[in-house]
Amino acid sequence: MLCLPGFSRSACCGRLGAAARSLSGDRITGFTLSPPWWRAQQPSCNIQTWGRISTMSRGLHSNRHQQQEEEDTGRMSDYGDTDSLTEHDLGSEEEEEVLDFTDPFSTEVKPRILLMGLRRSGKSSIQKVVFHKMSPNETLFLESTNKICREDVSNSSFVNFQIWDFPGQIDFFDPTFDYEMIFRGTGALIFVIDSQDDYMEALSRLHLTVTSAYKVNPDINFEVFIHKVDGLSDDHKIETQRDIHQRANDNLADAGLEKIHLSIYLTSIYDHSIFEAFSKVVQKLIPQLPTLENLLNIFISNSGIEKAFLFDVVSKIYIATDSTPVDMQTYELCCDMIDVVIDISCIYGLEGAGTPYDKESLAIIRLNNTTVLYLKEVTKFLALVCFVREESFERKGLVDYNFHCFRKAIQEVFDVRVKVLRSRKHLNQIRNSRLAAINGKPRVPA
Ligand SMILES: Nc1nc2c(ncn2[C@@H]2O[C@H](COP(=O)(O)OP(=O)(O)OP(=O)(O)O)[C@@H](O)[C@H]2O)c(=O)[nH]1
Repeated sequence: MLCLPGFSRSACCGRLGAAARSLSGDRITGFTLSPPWWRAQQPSCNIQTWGRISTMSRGLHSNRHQQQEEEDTGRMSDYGDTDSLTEHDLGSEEEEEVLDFTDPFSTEVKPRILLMGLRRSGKSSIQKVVFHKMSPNETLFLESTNKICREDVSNSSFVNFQIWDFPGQIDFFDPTFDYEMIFRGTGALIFVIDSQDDYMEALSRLHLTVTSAYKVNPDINFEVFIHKVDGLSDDHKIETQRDIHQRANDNLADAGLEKIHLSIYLTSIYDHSIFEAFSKVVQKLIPQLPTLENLLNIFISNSGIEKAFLFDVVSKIYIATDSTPVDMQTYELCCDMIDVVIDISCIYGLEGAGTPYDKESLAIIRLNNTTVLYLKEVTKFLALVCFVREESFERKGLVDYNFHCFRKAIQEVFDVRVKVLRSRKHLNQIRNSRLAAINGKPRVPA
């Protein structure tokens, strides 16, 4: 076991130990971080500091947002990730201010995810917990949303969308609510149902929402979160899921809309289920997903790796994984590893204006069941987290070399996306200037 300087073994293991135990009773036997993180200071770290750590971790999130803002305005230097360059060059932020909902080009730049459902079903809590690192208990004090709240999530070129949180009492028949305009540019509609409440009203609202949206935009992905399942027993969870699925599909079949597909997830903000569900929703909006999965498959099969995830570090959404099945405990362990890495980096690694996650970021955790967890930076906001058998990890040189190739390939995927967006923007400009000429307006110089 390698302990960090001034870092007691028990403190180091406490949280990871809990994480590791969730993986069929495994314990951590070793934990290594790359030197830049822990060479810096010598703070003594005892149990009391953990409270501070999580605050810092949340601080990191806001740092990231600030950093992203800075990037968007082109003030920050860039490391090997075309994000900042891309978004800035493409002027997506400026474009966004004048987003035209009827414009097919603008929606492709930033897909929209709508959060809908009855009052108090948990919509704002989901958004706050996943994207603002709010602790689940703090959501108890959230006030009811009374207007549509829009938020941009731009953590990387792949995780790049808008979330719209709707107030529960929204009325589709209100003439001031232009739902056509809203649904037209939507990639995914998440409908949240409170599983601890009577869900009959929620089901009829789901039906109304889905049918209205489908009429406007048949390409929307309909995602149903059966939420707050932390309050249900395992049997009750399955039964509720079956019942809701059946009733929702029956309602659609009665309306002759059986072709609409509803994806159902059991979620709670008190565990990782909400992150996993959101990961799946976001993945469907990433056009490069098959390429990323393919790259991961090639990477693991050539490196003796059991499982690999490509994570967005800020939100802990995994944007792709290889084709072997995902189990919840593996995913949880990866999330916990990211937390620990960022927390420790915040304490030991920050020098001056440094960020807790950079191109040097690397961590290795050895479990006592001969599994090694390996985390490595891919781009400024993406990390690869792998599960490797100890014997395969003995050939670390090979893993590292293959990782290098994998990272290069990811960069190429980014570059293609940049080119596509650039040409799309160019086409858009030509189209707008033609329209302006037809309407007799003077041309705006490009
Ligand atoms: N037990 C449990 N409670 C939750 C969960 N998610 C949210 N809540 C609670 O549900 C309550 C309502 O959450 P909100 O996020 O404000 O609900 P909302 O859908 O945004 O409500 P409106 O803004 O009125 O539409 C809060 O007290 C949350 O703490 C969950 O997964 N489990």
